[in-house]
Amino acid sequence: MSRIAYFGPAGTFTEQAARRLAAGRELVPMETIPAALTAVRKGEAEMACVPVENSVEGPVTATLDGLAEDSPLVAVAEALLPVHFTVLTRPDVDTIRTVASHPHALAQVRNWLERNLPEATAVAASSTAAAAVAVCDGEYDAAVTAPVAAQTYPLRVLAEGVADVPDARTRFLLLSPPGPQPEPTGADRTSIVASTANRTGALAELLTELASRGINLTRLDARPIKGNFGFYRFFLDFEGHVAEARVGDALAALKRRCDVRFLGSHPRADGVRATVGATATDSDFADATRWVQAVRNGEQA
Ligand SMILES: O=C(O)C(=O)C[C@]1(C(=O)O)C=C[C@@H](O)C=C1
Repeated sequence: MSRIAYFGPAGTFTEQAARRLAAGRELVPMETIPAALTAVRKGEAEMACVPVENSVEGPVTATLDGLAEDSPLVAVAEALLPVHFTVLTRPDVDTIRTVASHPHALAQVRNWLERNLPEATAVAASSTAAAAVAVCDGEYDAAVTAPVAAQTYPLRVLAEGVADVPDARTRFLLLSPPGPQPEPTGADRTSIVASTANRTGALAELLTELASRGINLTRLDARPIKGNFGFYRFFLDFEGHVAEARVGDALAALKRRCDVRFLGSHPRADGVRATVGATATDSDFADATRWVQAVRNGEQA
């Protein structure tokens, strides 16, 4: 059976996403996001499931940095999970002095903690489930976890449905080594990382290549190129599939301008169909290509 590495341990939100994206496969928990990616790069797992962005806290930087460096991986599927938390403690604890969780989770319950556990010190853990393990081990008094962790660990539920922002969501990717792309569906997302020269207008030029081909951007993040202060990589997600003419044409234009790493084209979890700019459909591109060929052949009408 194929192995899917996921950002664990058992009981993370990522485990739930992996169950949805890779049902029936063997799920292997990894302590960190880089470890999950490395398992795929070393051939120890076929694919990896990791979080990529949260609607409150934004990008999961370990995932972005891990995708920009080392051998390429591509996203073949995504899942979008609603995020509300359960606060767990040991049955023997009566005063909560420390509360641990993943930094993304702590940021999403900051107001709740101020109101309900004002005396408690928040401590960063490697994941929500790692915080639950640390509470079991007596390291901390409480953990902010995924609801499923209440079934995974022998802890007492202090609060449920905790979220400062209602309707918060996290998006997760299923990543594999480069290979055949999932078929286009009309509701796809393409992701790239682009490293431009540091000069006036370089980013604007990249964005114009997309805009002028009628491509709608869905995310733009910048991450520093480590060891080179002031230099950045840009992570771009946009609507459409590499198999579509406007996307292929835009990627070729970007490649001429800068260093581009393709991070995959896959169906969107929310099923939102791509808005295709006027004159940017596949048949518009095919007509234009035929016309150029006719000109070259001296056949222009
Ligand atoms: O720690 C977990 O449970 C995770 O799956 C990670 C993660 C994240 O990186 O954003 C996933 C969803 C929540 O937003 C909080 C934490």
